[in-house]
Amino acid sequence: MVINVESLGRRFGDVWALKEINFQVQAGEFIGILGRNGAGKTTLVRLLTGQLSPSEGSMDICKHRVESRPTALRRIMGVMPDTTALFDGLTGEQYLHFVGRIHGLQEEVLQNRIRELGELLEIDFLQPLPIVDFSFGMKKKTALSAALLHAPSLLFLDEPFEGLDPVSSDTLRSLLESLRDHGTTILMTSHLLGLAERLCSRFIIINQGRIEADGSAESLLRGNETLESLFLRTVGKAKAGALTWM
Ligand SMILES: Nc1ncnc2c1ncn2[C@@H]1O[C@H](COP(=O)(O)OP(=O)(O)OP(=O)(O)O)[C@@H](O)[C@H]1O
Repeated sequence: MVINVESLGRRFGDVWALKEINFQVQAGEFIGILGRNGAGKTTLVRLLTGQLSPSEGSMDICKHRVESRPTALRRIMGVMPDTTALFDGLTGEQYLHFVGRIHGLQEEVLQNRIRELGELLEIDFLQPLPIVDFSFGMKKKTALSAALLHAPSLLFLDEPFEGLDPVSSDTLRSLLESLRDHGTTILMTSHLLGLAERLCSRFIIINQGRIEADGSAESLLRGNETLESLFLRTVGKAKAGALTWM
């Protein structure tokens, strides 16, 4: 077992963003964490990656308690956060270099990986442009590259497709398929249900801070149901989109 989460809860003030979260993840699973805006997906990723501490319950990754932030976990985990809070004053290459050195990568290996990531994602990390002047999609690609540099076996991706153009999005899909096929364990939040359906082996649907559904497509979908109809059935239907003054 790679991840074991028991009775996990996180409160902000009086509001529980997550409550009574229980699940286990086995090596090689590709889990889609789904839910409406504000459901608690990013909070879950931030908890599991040690960016937030829980209000209750426990989280273990590879038998390490996440809150103790062991170095062993930093080595095996790659994290692409939903925000693109990078070091704004650095160029892409300087930032990735910094991240790679933290992971102890040798200079030549690091240079080769930065070049290969740039070629695959079609972004020139070497250009003398500070990250603050990157487009949103460029920042996402930089964050993704930083998450992959040290070849992690466990990946957390928060809305990785958000802001990517259709070509880059398809490249990322293909890259994730390849990582999945090579046994990387992946937890990904996404609102793109078609992509999630294509990529993930299992879905965890969170609604108002609680897990409403957890299982494979085969175990959750009824008959010819799509992931989108399962999602709507689980968390509620859309409203008619009309405004009284227009
Ligand atoms: N630092 C914080 N302080 C107060 N409330 C917070 C904080 N972080 C998250 N929340 C609240 O926790 C709840 C879950 O937020 P979260 O960002 O996890 O949702 P999400 O499922 O990722 O949503 P989205 O799909 O819109 O990104 C929301 O009600 C949010 O307002």
